[in-house]
Amino acid sequence: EQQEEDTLRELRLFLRCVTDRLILDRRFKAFSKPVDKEQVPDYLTVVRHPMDLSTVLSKIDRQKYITVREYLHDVDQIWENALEYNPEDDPYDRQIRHRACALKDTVHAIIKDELKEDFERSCEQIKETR
Ligand SMILES: O=C(C1CCC1)N1C[C@@H]2C[C@H]3C[C@@H](O)[C@@H](O)[C@]2(C1)O3
Repeated sequence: EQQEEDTLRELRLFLRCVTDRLILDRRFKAFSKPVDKEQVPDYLTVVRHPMDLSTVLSKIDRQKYITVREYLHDVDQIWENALEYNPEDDPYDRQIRHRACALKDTVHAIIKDELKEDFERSCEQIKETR
């Protein structure tokens, strides 16, 4: 009913606010758009579930996330993919992995600091009833 739609609208506003801050952070530029499959032909053989911050924004607007947990599952996919595809002991891969770890720690710290437990519980409750 309307209260549920109000809750999900507030969830989308919160998730856009978090995602916009990640996209604005220069450290996370490499994560902001899908990896170009033409430039990196073996990417899809290594990374089974590609994800990036522009795709996350699109999913927010298409109302794909009912809970913060579902959102975090996609953002975690971004940095996990980067660690998996860029494992070499060379300066480029090491920089990507450092930034992937920063993305992980940043998004989890924002959620811990800014998400009220009761709000996530309300979202999880809505998810159960659907
Ligand atoms: O994994 C990534 C992105 C970094 C986080 C997502 N890429 C895979 C390619 C390997 C490496 C060098 C370039 O070939 C460039 O295309 C990529 C992009 O970086």
